[in-house]
Amino acid sequence: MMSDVYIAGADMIAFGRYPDRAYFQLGAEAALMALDDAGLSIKDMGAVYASSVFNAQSMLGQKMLKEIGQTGVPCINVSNACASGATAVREAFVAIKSGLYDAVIAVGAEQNPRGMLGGAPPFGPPPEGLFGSESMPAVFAEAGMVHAARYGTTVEQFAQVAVKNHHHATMNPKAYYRRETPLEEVLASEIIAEPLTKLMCSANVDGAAAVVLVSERKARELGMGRAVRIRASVLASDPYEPRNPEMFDPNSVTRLAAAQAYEMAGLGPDALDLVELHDCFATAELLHYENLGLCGDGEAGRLIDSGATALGGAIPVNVSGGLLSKGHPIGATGVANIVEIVEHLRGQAGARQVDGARIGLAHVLGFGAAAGVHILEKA
Ligand SMILES: CC(=O)SCCNC(=O)CCNC(=O)[C@H](O)C(C)(C)COP(=O)(O)OP(=O)(O)OC[C@H]1O[C@@H](n2cnc3c(N)ncnc32)[C@H](O)[C@@H]1OP(=O)(O)O
Repeated sequence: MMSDVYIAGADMIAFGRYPDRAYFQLGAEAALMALDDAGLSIKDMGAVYASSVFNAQSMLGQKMLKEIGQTGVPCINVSNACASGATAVREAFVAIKSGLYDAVIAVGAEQNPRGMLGGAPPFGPPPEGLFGSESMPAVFAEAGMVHAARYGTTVEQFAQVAVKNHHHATMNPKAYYRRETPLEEVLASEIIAEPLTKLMCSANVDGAAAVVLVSERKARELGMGRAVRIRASVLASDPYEPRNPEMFDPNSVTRLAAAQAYEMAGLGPDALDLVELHDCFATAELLHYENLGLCGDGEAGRLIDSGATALGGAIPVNVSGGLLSKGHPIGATGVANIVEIVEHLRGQAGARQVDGARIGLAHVLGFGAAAGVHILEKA
């Protein structure tokens, strides 16, 4: 029988600007933190899965091991746009599930470029038929406009995502932007791509995060007290569909991944206590409420208005501050979203703790396209 897979260690460095340090040094620090959290050493790891996008050609895993101990184990470097971190964790999950290893580590690390991304590798140009735009803000602005045209979603409802997530970030010492941004400030900040203002765009920061995955046998040996079970680990690419620009939904890959994840976990969105989803832009968060089944199609605007997705609401979303305020170091983001869920399931999230959290979902979307969904449960 295949083993269940558990997270025994999880941690991340504070997201920010690290001009004097290399991406692999950031990754090494996060890896040591997660190993320490698990009570294990790099010598216990059967394999290393390392995720990066802008540093993807440069053997992140091997360079990281030079910092913390070269043990000769397989080192798998992955790059899958903004879903890279989830891809590393999913490959680590498959390795434990297969019975090949008892313990492995997945690490994401990135030093992001500054300014607007897109139109050049690794993002663009977009695959033929996807919108007409090459910049990431424009792509997600257009997706928001399509939603607004179909369902009457307002600019204020999109902006409220930024207000909420910046508020959450004030309670997260590892988030980069930790100050309140009232609605008027969000709406008044520089227009990047209508309806997105600067404060509705994810922050380009550096960062690293890591998780240690173990078999059930190893989890029992370490003690189940702090273990988190991975009930679903799913990665999807775009399903084929004839492209119709007016009907095009850039996030359909998330729907596919979510459906598979709910099936694997044997539960539905109603069972979730919290969600960390890919709010690369404020518009994206509302679209993903619907893509992940947190509400019906066209209801996302009303969901944010209701306060349900704020801390203290029925289904808190992006309590970490999200990519909008915690930051979006691309290759690290998918791992960091999982680290956030683990902290809540263990009751270690401090002021932003979601009370009584037992089941959480972490999601990322890589434009172009890949989506990763992990459903985690307190063991
Ligand atoms: C599928 C996907 O994930 S695609 C997403 C991939 N990622 C992206 O596309 C990145 C999106 N973000 C951007 O393109 C850029 O951040 C932009 C264009 C919005 C802004 O870029 P710039 O004009 O260079 O802004 P810059 O980063 O210098 O910030 C200027 C100031 O604005 C403020 N600011 C910028 N973004 C934010 C934010 N999200 N929250 C709070 N304050 C912010 C800060 O005060 C910042 O100063 P600081 O850097 O000293 O902290």
